[in-house]
Amino acid sequence: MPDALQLEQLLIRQGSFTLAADLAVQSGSVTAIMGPSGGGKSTLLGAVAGFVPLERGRVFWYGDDITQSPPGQRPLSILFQDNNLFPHLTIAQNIGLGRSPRLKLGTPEWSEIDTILERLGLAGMGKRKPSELSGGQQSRAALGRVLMARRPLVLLDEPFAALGPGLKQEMLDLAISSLSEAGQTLVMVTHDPDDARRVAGNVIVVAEGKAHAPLPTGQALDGATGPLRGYLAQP
Ligand SMILES: Nc1ncnc2c1ncn2[C@@H]1O[C@H](COP(=O)(O)OP(=O)(O)OP(=O)(O)O)[C@@H](O)[C@H]1O
Repeated sequence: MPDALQLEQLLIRQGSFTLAADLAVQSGSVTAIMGPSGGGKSTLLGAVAGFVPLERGRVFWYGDDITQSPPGQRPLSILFQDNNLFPHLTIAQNIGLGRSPRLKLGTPEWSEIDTILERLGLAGMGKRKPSELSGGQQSRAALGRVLMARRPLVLLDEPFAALGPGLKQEMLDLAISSLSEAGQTLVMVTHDPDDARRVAGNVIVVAEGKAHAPLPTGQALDGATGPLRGYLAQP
């Protein structure tokens, strides 16, 4: 498979913290980012998204240099943990924002939103406000917006970590299956080796100032020799 995302000799500096990355992510793959707390996983996603400035290096998307593109013009969506819903808008409108920031949507788009609501188990809830949904349902709505956006690259920064373990797993599986169905390339931060084993083909290890090139998940997590050994051994 061709490379979708390429990070060429990136250097990120935030105060005394630095992170280097020189790696590529394959088209249509699911890649986990793992490593110790404070290692720079969120910072790396922020650099790809354009929120975190680069000291040097370039970001390519299918060979196009997007290093200077503002965040809104990059071909990606991000799902954060604090989910991203506007409290004064309905769930349907929140999902619609994925397609049009000013909610300029025609009948086909509103019926697309209905289809997404149905698919995410939120049928009939489109007119509710976020506060009228449970935490798990709000996560589904935030995922709905990403589905509606149809961007080819999706960055997941532990969006479901605050949900209980069962729901977290269910939501991650739903997110991965619904997003990868459309051929999207997914990059997700996780602390959970089981999540990585279940859904990710590769792991980018971020530790000690470096984001390493993706390794096959089994190899990265292998207890005896893998690069995450020290980190995974921690309680
Ligand atoms: N705006 C900032 N200015 C200075 N330093 C920052 C800034 N944002 C983050 N950092 C530092 O950058 C480093 C990486 O933080 P980051 O949040 O990317 O790590 P992480 O691997 O995602 O951690 P966690 O697993 O705890 O979420 C940390 O040392 C943090 O203190």
